[in-house]
Amino acid sequence: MSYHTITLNNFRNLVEQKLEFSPFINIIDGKNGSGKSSLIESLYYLSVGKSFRSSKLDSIVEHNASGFTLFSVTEDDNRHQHRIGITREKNKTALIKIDGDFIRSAIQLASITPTLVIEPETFELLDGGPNNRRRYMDWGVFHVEHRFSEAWRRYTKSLKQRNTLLRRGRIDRSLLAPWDVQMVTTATMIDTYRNNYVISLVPVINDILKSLNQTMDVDISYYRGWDKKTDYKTILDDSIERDIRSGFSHQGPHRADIRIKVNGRFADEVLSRGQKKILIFAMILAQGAFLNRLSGRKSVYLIDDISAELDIEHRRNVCSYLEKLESQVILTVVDVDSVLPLFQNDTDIRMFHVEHGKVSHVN
Ligand SMILES: Nc1ncnc2c1ncn2[C@@H]1O[C@H](COP(=O)(O)OP(=O)(O)OP(=O)(O)O)[C@@H](O)[C@H]1O
Repeated sequence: MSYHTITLNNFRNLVEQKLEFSPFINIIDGKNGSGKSSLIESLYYLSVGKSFRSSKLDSIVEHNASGFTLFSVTEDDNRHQHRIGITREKNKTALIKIDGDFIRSAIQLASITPTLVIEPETFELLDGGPNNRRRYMDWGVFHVEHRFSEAWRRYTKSLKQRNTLLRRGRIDRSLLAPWDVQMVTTATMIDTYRNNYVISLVPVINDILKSLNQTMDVDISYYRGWDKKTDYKTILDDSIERDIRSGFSHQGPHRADIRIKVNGRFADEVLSRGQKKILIFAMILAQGAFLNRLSGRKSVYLIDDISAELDIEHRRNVCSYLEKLESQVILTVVDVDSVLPLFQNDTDIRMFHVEHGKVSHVN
């Protein structure tokens, strides 16, 4: 898919904006604080109904406005156009429309717009907590395994009910039983989907690292959230006293994680910042490549501050990989000359310049 046009109103410092994108490479340049990340953030918001920077609505709505509006015309892989609109007023829930109809869950939005983002906080994938890595893994599982979101919805609902009961302290164990049954069924499904995804993704990451001229050999070990030798029913039964004392369920898919090794050593411990960035590029690009291989679908790549941490050689490798994808790439840079000469002359590149929240198309 690709974003054809977007119209923004009062999204951070972007007061009123209408832009038409290239289905291939789009370069957005501007000084620090001009509004480049806000533009990337607005596109991400259009793809999943939330921000990657803040969950606080007040920080997203333009300071003097009461709400924001985003509207896009997107083209799917069959070249059908869809109209997506999101309106969010302060103190109200977001209203999302696809092709004129209100949708109840942002899941519908996410499923039609596979969008991958690389922004400064994506570094947390290696160095941060397991939440980031679960989000990474689940982006892929969500798009390649259509039963995942329903299994996850049922699992988290049962987990919430179980935790509510646990917090009551002295409880009738029979009350927990139906939630435990539901958790066991759905946890097993989630575990299988995640495990299959990680196993399939690793060779794709290694292929991409090779095309980026890297000598890294990546291996990912997947932790399912409970001991791999014990079934989940036994885990829930055995940990009940501890769970009651703490008021929450200690183990399960909500505690899953992945550990990333490069050439046999943990990536977060041995790689330089530039090497980490390349690895993260490869990990994210692999998700789009794998989805494409499996279903023919094309993702949109949003890349905020592509040049940071990368020397010219790495930038050249990344840019030529992005060019070969023939997918929509929307990237930001402080200095356009740091990337523009790295693309071929015949690629459909559209350039935009941002200044004080005003985005203009550059010929
Ligand atoms: N809700 C808001 N209303 C108005 N302005 C805002 C809001 N939130 C952030 N800003 C301002 O918008 C400007 C643009 O921020 P943004 O992060 O998009 O800049 P940027 O071009 O990506 O900068 P950098 O290159 O430093 O990352 C900043 O000056 C920021 O303070």
